[in-house]
Amino acid sequence: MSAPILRTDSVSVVRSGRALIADVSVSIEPGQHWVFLGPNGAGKSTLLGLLGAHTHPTTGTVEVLGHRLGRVDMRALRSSIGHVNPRHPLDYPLRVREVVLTGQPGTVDLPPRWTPDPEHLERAAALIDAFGMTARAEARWDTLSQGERGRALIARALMPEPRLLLLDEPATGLDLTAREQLLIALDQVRRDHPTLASVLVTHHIEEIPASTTHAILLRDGRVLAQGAAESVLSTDNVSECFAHPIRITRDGGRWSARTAMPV
Ligand SMILES: Nc1ncnc2c1ncn2[C@@H]1O[C@H](COP(=O)(O)OP(=O)(O)OP(=O)(O)O)[C@@H](O)[C@H]1O
Repeated sequence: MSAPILRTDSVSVVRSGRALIADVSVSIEPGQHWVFLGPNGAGKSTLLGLLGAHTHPTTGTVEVLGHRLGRVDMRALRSSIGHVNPRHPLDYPLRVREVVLTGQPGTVDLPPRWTPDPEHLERAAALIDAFGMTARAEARWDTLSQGERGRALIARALMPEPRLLLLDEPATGLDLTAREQLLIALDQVRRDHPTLASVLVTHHIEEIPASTTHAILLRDGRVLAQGAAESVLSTDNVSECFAHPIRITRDGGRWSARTAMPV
């Protein structure tokens, strides 16, 4: 079996005397696509912050791409991870092509003395095309719709050919069409990069891509269930996780949730 892309062992993050996540152990292999699902405040973003080498655990160990956090330059490690943050903090209006190119140096703006190689330009153009953005490649960031931004940010994250892609609520604020286009694009990325591993955080079951292989349900910082998505995302587990009677159905690979009405 190949080495895991990510591994946590009994990891906890404590802030102001409170455990934001407690005793989380997970191992993520190449080709696996995980969803972290749970209600507001469950600890999903805190866990993603550890996996993205943004924070250190209070107790337990985290290994990202074979490196133990605490023994490695976190900045260097972060440059090998594709991180999609829908609240991308872009200060001035770069064009789509430029935003995608910033994925190579891993910066928000284009670095002053950085010139992309021809292969970077070619790769950016191919990714822009793969996400259906060629007609908008020269459009300024502030003129893009939320959906266009979402797709451009995934293209940006894929620029350095990462082995790991982290997506923090990528469908937030998208209308139905934009959400569906984003999920289809994600399924395609996963097909095109069979050894890529990914983690997507959401609190909406309808935002889970069909290509998801594994799931963790989090509540109050603890793992309620983890493993193959098919069995973890069950009516009983999700109802317990959200403390509400929910019926889960799966159709065409996608999941949906509605309140379970008493019969
Ligand atoms: N630095 C901090 N100090 C204290 N509490 C914090 C800190 N950061 C986050 N929290 C709290 O930790 C809990 C978990 O937060 P986290 O953002 O990980 O949850 P989440 O599952 O991603 O929630 P959401 O779905 O609302 O984004 C929340 O109650 C949050 O208020």
